[in-house]
Amino acid sequence: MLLGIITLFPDMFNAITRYGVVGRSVRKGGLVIKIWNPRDFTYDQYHKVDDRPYGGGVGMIMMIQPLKRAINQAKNDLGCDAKVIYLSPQGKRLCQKYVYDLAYNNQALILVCGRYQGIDERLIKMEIDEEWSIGDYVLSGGELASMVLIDAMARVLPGTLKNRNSQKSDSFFENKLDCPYYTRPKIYEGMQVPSVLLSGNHRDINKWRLKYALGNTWIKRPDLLKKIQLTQEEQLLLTEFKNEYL
Ligand SMILES: CCN(CC)Cc1ccc(CNC(=O)c2csc3nc[nH]c(=O)c23)cc1
Repeated sequence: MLLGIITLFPDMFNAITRYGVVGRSVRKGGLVIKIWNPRDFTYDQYHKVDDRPYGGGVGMIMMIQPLKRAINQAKNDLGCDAKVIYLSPQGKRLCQKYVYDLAYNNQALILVCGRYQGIDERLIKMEIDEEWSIGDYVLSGGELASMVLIDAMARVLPGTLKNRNSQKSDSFFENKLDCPYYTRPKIYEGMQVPSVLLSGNHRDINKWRLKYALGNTWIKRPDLLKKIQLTQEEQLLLTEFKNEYL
């Protein structure tokens, strides 16, 4: 997948291009990330990229021209059918199913990261195909949101995660939270690991994990439970969990 990033802070993206599954995917070439800085597309001596908003108000707005030139350069380099996404507080709220859609339905994406109070509306009208937000809280710019999107897409792209089932087990893939996990030591300050996990009986272990994933979801994110149709077995397990819990 080809990713073009338009940002005033290119170095921020070292945080994902150098580490972890994204870093590996970039090194292996599964993910190609190219970055353009609008400041490099200014011709005035101060390399101006922002200006005061017409009509007054706090903060500054990113100007059209440097962004437009940077986006055009990215389109030329990545191919003109690249979809242009603007990360913005006004955007559609990102969740796992949209991560899949974006990762699987686009050969190339250009991610425009805003700073200050945002960008000139005319640039949005002219150049932006889709606006996306990562949640209802206020960040300082679009860079962290872009990195969240890139990390989530990299995990679902073929060849990124070693064992495919870890993607399958990414619980948001099935609208369920994870079950509890344990590792050595077997006993810590008197607290034991549930014995079924030490039994080696994988049928019982999977059953226990499904029961506690459902129980966890019922306790911590009941809203997710409303979205899924539980199987007969899952309903039984959840009832068992509730009876033990209450
Ligand atoms: C809340 C929007 N605006 C109110 C006047 C101001 C504003 C705040 C923060 C920003 C910078 N944020 C992003 O660029 C951003 C890009 S994606 C995103 N997702 C969640 N929250 C976010 O703040 C963002 C831009 C405008």
